[in-house]
Amino acid sequence: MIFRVENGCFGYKEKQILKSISFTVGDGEVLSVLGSNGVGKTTLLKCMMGLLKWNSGHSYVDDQEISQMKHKDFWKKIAYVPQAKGAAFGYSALDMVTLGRSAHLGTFAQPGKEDRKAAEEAMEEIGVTYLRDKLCTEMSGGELQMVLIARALTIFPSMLVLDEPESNLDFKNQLIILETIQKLSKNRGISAIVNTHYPEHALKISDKALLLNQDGTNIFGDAAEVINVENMRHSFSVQVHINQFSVDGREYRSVVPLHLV
Ligand SMILES: Nc1ncnc2c1ncn2[C@@H]1O[C@H](COP(=O)(O)OP(=O)(O)OP(=O)(O)O)[C@@H](O)[C@H]1O
Repeated sequence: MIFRVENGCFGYKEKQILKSISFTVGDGEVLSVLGSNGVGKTTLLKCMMGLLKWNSGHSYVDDQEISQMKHKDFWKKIAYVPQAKGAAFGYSALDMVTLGRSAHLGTFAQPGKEDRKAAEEAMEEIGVTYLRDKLCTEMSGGELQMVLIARALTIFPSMLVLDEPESNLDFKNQLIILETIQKLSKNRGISAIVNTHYPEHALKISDKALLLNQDGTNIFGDAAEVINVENMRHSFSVQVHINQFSVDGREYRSVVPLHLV
């Protein structure tokens, strides 16, 4: 599946937020969206999926403009994983994950055997079967985030859209989430669009990056080219040092904020 936005512009009432946004994400590609607080990253996710309407510009799935698609067909291809904070309800993990099947169910239909099976398989794939009977309200942020990703997988999506999936998580859980996204993209060809506050994470998992700047401009391209010292300085008003090194034959890059500019 190819997901594409062409010349998207959006504002809340008179306040212009997004200008001339254009990007393409292909099969198995990961796109990270970066930019300072309040610049419009969540708004962008909502606009590109049609939850908010672009003022001008369009989103396309395989060249079909998304407003021309049936809702159900769109939500069978694209799974949205919202921010985990505040998303907890008193469901068990298994019930929460089964809810992901709603795009496949009729309005009043109850989940059946097949839906439970899809939920159990998704939980196994993400490694959260052990949480099966635990209430979402009693989970840690990391556990809930993993459950929400499992829920998204129950529809066998072509693309995941994740809003700051690794925010509020400790080192280990951040790595688990990042490696899960990487594994799904590389092994299963599931593409991902990920909002993140961590340029380092974007460099680790992304093929492409979209950097939203406070002056309304944006930069889209290969992640390693977009996330450079000059662009970080312009977008965040922070001088960074980008360090490239290898450990046990694997390449890593760290992005260290040095000082404000
Ligand atoms: N429903 C709304 N009505 C009016 N303004 C809004 C609404 N939602 C968000 N905004 C404003 O639009 C701007 C972009 O918000 P958005 O949540 O998209 O930013 P963000 O980049 O995701 O921020 P953060 O990194 O802090 O999560 C902000 O100035 C915000 O206050």
